[in-house]
Amino acid sequence: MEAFLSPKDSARFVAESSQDVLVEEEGVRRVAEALFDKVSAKEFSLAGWKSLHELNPQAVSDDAVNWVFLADTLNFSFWSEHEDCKCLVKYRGKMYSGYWALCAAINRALDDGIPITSAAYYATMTLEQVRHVFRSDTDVPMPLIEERHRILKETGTILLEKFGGSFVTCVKMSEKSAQKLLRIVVENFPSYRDEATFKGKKVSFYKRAQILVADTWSSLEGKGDGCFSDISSLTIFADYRIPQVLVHLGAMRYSDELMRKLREGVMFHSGDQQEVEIRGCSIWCCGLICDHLLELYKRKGQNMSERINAVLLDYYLWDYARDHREDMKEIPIHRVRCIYY
Ligand SMILES: Nc1nc2c(c(CN[C@H]3C=C[C@H](O)[C@@H]3O)cn2[C@@H]2O[C@H](COP(=O)(O)O)[C@@H](O)[C@H]2O)c(=O)[nH]1
Repeated sequence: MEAFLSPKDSARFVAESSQDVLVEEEGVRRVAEALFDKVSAKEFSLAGWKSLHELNPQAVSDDAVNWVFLADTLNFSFWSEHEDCKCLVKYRGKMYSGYWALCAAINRALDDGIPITSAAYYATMTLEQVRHVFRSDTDVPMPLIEERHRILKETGTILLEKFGGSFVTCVKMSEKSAQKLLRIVVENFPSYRDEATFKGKKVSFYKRAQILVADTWSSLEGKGDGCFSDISSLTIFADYRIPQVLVHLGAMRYSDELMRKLREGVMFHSGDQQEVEIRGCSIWCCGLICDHLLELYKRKGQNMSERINAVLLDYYLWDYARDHREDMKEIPIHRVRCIYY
């Protein structure tokens, strides 16, 4: 059977033949120049994963790795039809939305004594228990709750049967290779197979699998089993926020026809040509931004390959998108209901 192109090769192939999404070389250069002084900031650092995000586990531990595995197994489709009518989770006096609502619900459950990060528990949860753990504090539930229940059962059962119930086993099997861990995840956990066919070729983006490797790296602070020698081989994670911020910053552009559909709130399906173009061009665009950033430092005699990679660029841009919602409201996200991002 023909293998899937890697996310990087998929992105190159999509960007080369994309019709409705364009990577703007001049915009890429401008973004890289604008980020030049940000590289040394905590927002662009591995340490920022903990220091900037109170809901992320702060310890270096097996529990933290299994927390990451649960969070990234459910890390998809938080967008709501109406911005003012969405799932919110209140945790320790603060309201959280989107991805952070998921994390708040996980921590709320743990505080309530529910072992939600244990595969032995989530592999056998009833739908009602899943609804309770991930309940919203508004009357808008978290999207795709039935799918989340199915995926918890599937993923927990596999983790128990093949890996002793802990994602730490997978991390150790990867022998400090990000690509090997990515392969272990995609080969063993079906819900992570974020793949499509584009113009006759099998392409992959592996958004949740790649962010799982990245978050594991961050949670382990890039040390010990998490000292991935090839962490720079990962791409950014093609979700629905990164494309929005790239268009907002002028590094990427949509055709008039695509922009009209996005503004109308047209629902896309995972694997549609325009959806694949948005995701593939986002990955390719960010790869070019990384390359240009590295080049700018190289011209100053500095090798920044340890401080600049797609993971840290992604984290920076995603957090930037979260903090600049209002400025970006003219750029619609692309709407897909799926389990991949
Ligand atoms: N590319 C990229 N996509 C990311 C993340 C994260 C969370 N990662 C955090 C954890 C550690 C890091 O420090 C990050 O702060 C979630 N998502 C995706 O966004 C969407 C949710 O958006 P909203 O509805 O606004 O919450 C949804 O597709 C979700 O899968 C990321 O980092 N990069």
